Amino acid sequence: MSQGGMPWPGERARVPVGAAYDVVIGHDLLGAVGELLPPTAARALLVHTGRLPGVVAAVRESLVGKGIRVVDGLVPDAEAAKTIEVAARLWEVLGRESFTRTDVVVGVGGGTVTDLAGWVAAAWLRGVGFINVPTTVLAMVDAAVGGKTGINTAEGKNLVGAFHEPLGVVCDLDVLGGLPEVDFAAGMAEVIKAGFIDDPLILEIIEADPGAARRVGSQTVELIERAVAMKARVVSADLREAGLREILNYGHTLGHAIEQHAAYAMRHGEAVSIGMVFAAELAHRSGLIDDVLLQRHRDVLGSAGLPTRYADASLEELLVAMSRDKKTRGSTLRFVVLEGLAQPTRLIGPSSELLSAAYAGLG
Ligand SMILES: NC(=O)c1ccc[n+]([C@@H]2O[C@H](COP(=O)([O-])OP(=O)(O)OC[C@H]3O[C@@H](n4cnc5c(N)ncnc54)[C@H](O)[C@@H]3O)[C@@H](O)[C@H]2O)c1
Ligand SMILES: O=C(O)C(=O)C[C@@H](O)[C@H](O)[C@H](O)COP(=O)(O)O
Ligand SMILES: [Zn+2]
Repeated sequence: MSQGGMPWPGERARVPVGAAYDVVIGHDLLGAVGELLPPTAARALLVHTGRLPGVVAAVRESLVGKGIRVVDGLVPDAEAAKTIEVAARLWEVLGRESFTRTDVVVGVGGGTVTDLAGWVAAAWLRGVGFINVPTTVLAMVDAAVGGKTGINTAEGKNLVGAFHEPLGVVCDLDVLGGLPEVDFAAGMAEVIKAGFIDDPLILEIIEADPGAARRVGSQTVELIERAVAMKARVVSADLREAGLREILNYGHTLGHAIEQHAAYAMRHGEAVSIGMVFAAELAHRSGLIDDVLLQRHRDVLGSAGLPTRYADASLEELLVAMSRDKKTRGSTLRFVVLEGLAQPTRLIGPSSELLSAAYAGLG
């Protein structure tokens, strides 16, 4: 349920995701995470990597303060967390601790942790509540919001999962102070995505001050709020990706293939950055967008320090992974492309000549 009521101390923005829950953005918010617990909860599994002890301690204290038992679910860092083995270990813990349908899972970390924690909660007893405390820009603006949960398999990215909405999302901007610049920029790839598909003011903010896409500053809260608001609008209209939600996948068809090809050594946001330039090349070569909008992709993403080309694979190697993209129907690839700024559409079944030319166009 949307929390409504009085704003929390430190709250700078609150974005409702339909009537289901809110994304609260602000400072010094970790002590309020316990407010999101259902009154019936007796236990919480705290899923985290162990790399943010101060953040986790503050969340634990908030939960313990509500009189519940808190159990640690320590997981590997980054994409290594999103495996069936790690999920199974957490389900073992839930079983040993006799977690019931009124108990909850709390994910504290980047998008890999919130994707995993959400999936563990979605499948346990066929669905228990979970709370997201995202600690990267990417998780705040995208992964922790919208109810897509899941893990990878050897065959590809996010191939197993479920739509399962959180009870709430708490974005404490103070935790971003220690985020490496490369991870900050990787998160900004999804913010820039929001700019191209829906909210060009995001692009204007970054064009006026490219530093805003590289580190925490005076524009951070507005960029995060705008991206979250866009995602909230889209997922509350189409939670299960029947149509509209596909626009959030801009840049992901090639992006996910690159991540898998690179054995997850490349960050998600970096791969999506390359994927957006590829989608822009496809649109440009199909006569849907002009030179200016194509170049704008390279300029904005490049100014954030994000990659815009990939030289380590042939298109043929990447096509296998792209065939497993969730937007593919049968053997027909489907790409989200633009037919103008903030005008997303679909490119269905591009010819192999077009795909090759667009891939070569990446440079
Ligand atoms: N479910 C969705 O809708 C959705 C949307 C977008 C992305 N995703 C998924 O999110 C994942 C990427 O998320 P990510 O970019 O956050 O990666 P991540 O979770 O790997 O975090 C990136 C790195 O930042 C570190 N870190 C996290 N918080 C920190 C902090 N506050 N200070 C310092 N270091 C910190 C982590 O330990 C990790 O090494 C991918 O698996 C992607 O598929 C999911
Ligand atoms: O929320 C969505 O819908 C998205 O597509 C957001 C993406 O940024 C995100 O990376 C998502 O996990 C991709 O989903 P998938 O369905 O392609 O696995
Ligand atoms: Zn993404």
